[in-house]
Amino acid sequence: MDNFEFYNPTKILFGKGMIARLDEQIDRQARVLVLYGGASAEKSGTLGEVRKALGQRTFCEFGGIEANPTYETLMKAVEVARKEKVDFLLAVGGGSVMDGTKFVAAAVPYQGEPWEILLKQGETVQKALPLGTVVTLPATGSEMNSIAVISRKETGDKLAFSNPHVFPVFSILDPTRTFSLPSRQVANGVADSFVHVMEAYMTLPQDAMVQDRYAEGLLLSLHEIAGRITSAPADDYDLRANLMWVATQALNGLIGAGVKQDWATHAIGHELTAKYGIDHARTLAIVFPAMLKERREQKRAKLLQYATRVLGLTEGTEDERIDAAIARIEAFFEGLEIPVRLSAYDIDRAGIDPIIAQLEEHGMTALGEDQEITSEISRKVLERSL
Ligand SMILES: NC(=O)c1ccc[n+]([C@@H]2O[C@H](COP(=O)([O-])OP(=O)(O)OC[C@H]3O[C@@H](n4cnc5c(N)ncnc54)[C@H](O)[C@@H]3O)[C@@H](O)[C@H]2O)c1
Repeated sequence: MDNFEFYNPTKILFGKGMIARLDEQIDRQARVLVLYGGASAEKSGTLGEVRKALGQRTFCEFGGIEANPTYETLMKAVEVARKEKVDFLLAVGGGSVMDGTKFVAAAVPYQGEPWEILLKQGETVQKALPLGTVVTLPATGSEMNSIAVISRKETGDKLAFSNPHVFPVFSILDPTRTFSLPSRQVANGVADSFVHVMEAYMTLPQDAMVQDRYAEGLLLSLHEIAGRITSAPADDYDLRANLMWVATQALNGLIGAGVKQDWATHAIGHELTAKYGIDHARTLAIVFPAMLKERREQKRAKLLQYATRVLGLTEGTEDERIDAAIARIEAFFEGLEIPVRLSAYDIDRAGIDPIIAQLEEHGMTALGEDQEITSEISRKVLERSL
């Protein structure tokens, strides 16, 4: 196991009715900016519940943060936060609103042009406004990590940054607030969480027993959830609660501590979203199985471990078990009605070139657990997913 430092200061308030506890989490004197996305937060009643819980506090609102939040929109929120002299940010939404809020938190006190935060991957952030979240979509784990992914319309970039100053102070996870999600977003959440676990796990054996068993527990849970969620009623509280808690644990830093990780699927997926507008989770379903096919020798031992411990595959030769494991992963996505091929989005071989060009422009040419995934290998991965 590698040396590691683990730090996660986010307090979690989990369960039905927990939004009412907002009042105790934010200083009574704080000037709060509530950030949200589209109409869903209003329609579902979540915003109303938040406003009520904020009580007599001074707060203002900024709505309209889009899916794949853009720098252009978020800079307007930065202006509002500066003008209103707010000292606390409250995100109400999914990963896009939470990520956007993290960017605003870092950008408000930033000396210089805030896009630099993304270009330097968060290294130049010295401070940030404190923030909390009320989660409406279980998927990204943004509620309990220090990562944000921001797009820029003008340039077609989609870049990530990370900095400990943007960990949420608290996150409220009320599974009933996910009942209004369209089934497509629920499926996306399952797929995104699955790949988050996989990118920490599906590398090479490192004798990290706790990380491996913990990841396998999350994967087993996700397989079970995926098998039930498409036919379950939207208000199946326990199922939604399980999904919500898995999604948070999938990317809160624990399973990735002390082990080599492989975020190549995310790096390529971000470029697919930036170029073709495909939902984040759906890009992962295209890239991840193809990545396993291309890197099966490097990932051989872990593929076999997953096949045995998670899927219970014990029959056949090693290669047959690996083939079966990859086929089961494709079936996992397809069972969620998420395609695993670029052709489902009418993207052919010619559509791969701009993705490779973007990866090169963003310096994403040494990806994977051993930094061996060059842009040539990324091209082969995408060709396998045609
Ligand atoms: N910070 C991280 O660690 C991290 C990890 C993975 C992905 N991301 C990023 O997060 C973004 C995706 O976030 P996401 O998958 O949570 O989706 P999202 O936040 O983009 O939301 C998707 C859609 O669902 C709607 N929605 C949200 N909650 C709803 C509800 N309860 N009822 C009805 N509609 C609702 C939103 O309005 C939006 O239209 C991408 O930009 C991705 O790159 C961040």
